[in-house]
This record gives sequence, C-alpha cells and structure tokens, in this order.
Amino acid sequence: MECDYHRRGECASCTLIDVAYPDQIARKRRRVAAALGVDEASVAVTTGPDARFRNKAKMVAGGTMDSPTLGILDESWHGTDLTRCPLYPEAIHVALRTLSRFVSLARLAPYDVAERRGELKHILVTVSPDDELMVRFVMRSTEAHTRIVKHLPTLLTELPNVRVATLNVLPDHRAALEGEREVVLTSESKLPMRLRGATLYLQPRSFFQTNTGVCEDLYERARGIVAEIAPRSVWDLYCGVGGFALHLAGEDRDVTGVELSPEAIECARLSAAELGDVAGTGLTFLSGDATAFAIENGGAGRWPDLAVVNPPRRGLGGDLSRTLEASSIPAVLYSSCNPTSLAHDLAAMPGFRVESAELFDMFPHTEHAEVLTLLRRR
Ligand SMILES: C[S@@+](CC[C@H](N)C(=O)[O-])C[C@H]1O[C@@H](n2cnc3c(N)ncnc32)[C@H](O)[C@@H]1O
Repeated sequence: MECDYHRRGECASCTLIDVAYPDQIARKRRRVAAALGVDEASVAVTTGPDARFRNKAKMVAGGTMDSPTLGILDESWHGTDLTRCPLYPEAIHVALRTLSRFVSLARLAPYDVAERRGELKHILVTVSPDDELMVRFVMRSTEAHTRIVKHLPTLLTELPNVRVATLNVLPDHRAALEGEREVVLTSESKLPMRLRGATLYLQPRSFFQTNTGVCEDLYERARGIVAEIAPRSVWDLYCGVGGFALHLAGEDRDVTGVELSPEAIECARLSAAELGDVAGTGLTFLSGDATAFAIENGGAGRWPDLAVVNPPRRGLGGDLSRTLEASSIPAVLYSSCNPTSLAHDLAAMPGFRVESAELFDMFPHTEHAEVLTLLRRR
C-alpha cells in the first residue's frame, strides 16, 4: 500500500507497511502457528483488500479552529493531518474533509494538550456497509453543544449519509479515546451494519471489528464450523452487539450471548427481534460478566454443547479458562485478536486440543492478527 504520510515520516502507525503484503501474511501465519503449537501449513488464511478497509477513523484534533488537523499529535503535541489516510474508504475521506470545515464553522477549538486549553479532543467516524455514518465529537465539556446543534443542519446537508451524530464528554486530562457521557444530537442513536447474515446495530460506544469485510468472513466461517458440529445449545461469551450469536442462530438451537455492556445487549436484542421475524430463533442476550455467567450456570450443571468466546486483547484469564477446562463442554470456538493471550489461555485448558486455526487478516500493515480456533475436548 502506498502512503504519503508514511513516506514523509509523518505517521508510523502501520509498522509493517514496508513489508510486501504476502510476506506480512506469511509472518503472521508463522506467529499464529508457533503460539498454538500447530503446523504452519495447517493455518488457513482469509484476507481482504489491504487498503480502504477500516470502517472507523479515530482522529485526534490539533491545530487551530481556523486551520484544524484531524489525525495524530507528534511528540511535541502538534497535530498532523491524516484525513487522506489510505486505510479509510472514500466515505470516510469525504466525511473527514467536511468535518474539518465544520470545526471552523462551529468554532470548535482543538484541545491543546500542553496548555490544557480548548474543547475538541477527537472526532470519531464509523461507516456502515451502506455508507451511512456515525460521527462523534469527543469534547472536554458541553461548552460547544449549542454551536454544534446550531450548525448541525449544514453538516447534515453536506453529509446526508450521517445517521447518528453525538457529542461525547471527556472532561479529564488523560489519554482516553472517549468519556462516559454521550449526548445524541440526531433522532437516531444506532448505526445499522447490514452484514450478509444479519443486521447488527452499533451504539456510539459499542465494540465492532474495524474491518467489516473480513469480519463478515469470520462470522460466516464460524457459521460453517458450527453447522458441522450441530450443537443444540451455544454460549457466545463476550458477544458485543451479537455478531457470532446472530450468525449461529437456527432452528432447534438455543444461543445465549453474554456481554458486559448493557447498550451492546440492547443492540443485540434488537437484531434478534428482527431476525426472529424471519427465522424464529432461540436467541437470548444477557448483560453481565462472562466468567460469572459461566461459573454460575456451570455450577448448576447447565453447560452448553459449544462455547464461542471472543474476549478483549487480555484474553479469557485464568478463572474462565479453568472453568471451561473443568466443564463438560465438548468444544470451544475461540476468536482471538491476540495470539499471545490465546496461547496463555490454552495452556490453562490442557483438556482441549486445537482442531483447526485460521487467520483472518483484519489489520493489514500491523502485527495484529485475528485467529479463529476450534478446540475439541481430548
Ligand atoms: C473483542 S470484543 C468482541 C465482541 C463481539 N464478539 C463481536 O464479534 O463484535 C470483546 C467484548 O467483550 C466485552 N467484555 C469485556 N469484558 C467483559 C466481561 N468481563 N464479561 C463480558 N463481556 C466483556 C466488551 O464490551 C466487548 O464487547
């Protein structure tokens, strides 16, 4: 992938950009195989385009109201504009150009980290497969709320595909992406992500994979694997807005999704209700801690035929790994974005063997790897 920002030394985010794409894949495949102790040739690989694949832009605001930058800050906190970053699709490029103008129009002062002055910290843009947008202004306070609302009609005229716009409040001076409080500025608060197998809904702070195309492939592959296992009952732990569970639903199958975020569960239930109209599903979504859920239900002897797990980067951790190990669950489908924590969890689950491992390259030009691993009880 060609990138002028990288060539000029302005951005170093894509650490593998100088490695030819096939070599990047070979390198990740080797790493996954080593982490799992399997033969490299057995690790199947799914890739998508190596440019314009990112569905979410997380831009740090810099510069001034009249000449803002949306991108990153350098080591002396000066803004570097990355609005033409080749990882983003055209809809995000257009949005970022328009949003730069909006910063000036609505008089949003970029936050100056060194001086602890200003309001606008980040602009976050997510694009759906239908090219609809969620736009979020992460601000130090609600000081600019009235001005954003006043000028919002102009933004919506210039970017008619904005479905959701919000103001997120991040008051403290810390290196966080977003704060707890979200003020929704549009009549809609959810962005529909119409995938091949189901429509998922994103609320402003919901997790979603950043590569929509490869994510669809991942869910479809999980559906294929699970169809062969044909379990009657499935847990989807760390289910987010329900991607795996919704793709695994079917007649004569109970699927229970568990997720910490109540907002994500609300979205998953909405998708399930829509899917129910078509398929008549046995889908249940619960908000809570995945480990506590497994311990409580397992303690009552309610183990499923299959557990799907898709934890954050830190992995399952000792308690959940040991609970799965001690359970009577015959198979686990583990989707991991971190081969290191995956290997660590597997070490605590010696009763399972790796039946298959597949690499889904969601994050070209970086070391990150998403791995779908089917574990069967020995
Ligand atoms: C990698 S994401 C996976 C989301 C989902 N499976 C998907 O396909 O988009 C991890 C999810 O775990 C959730 N999470 C984090 N800690 C959790 C916990 N202790 N119990 C349940 N869910 C948790 C996060 O909110 C996030 O939605």
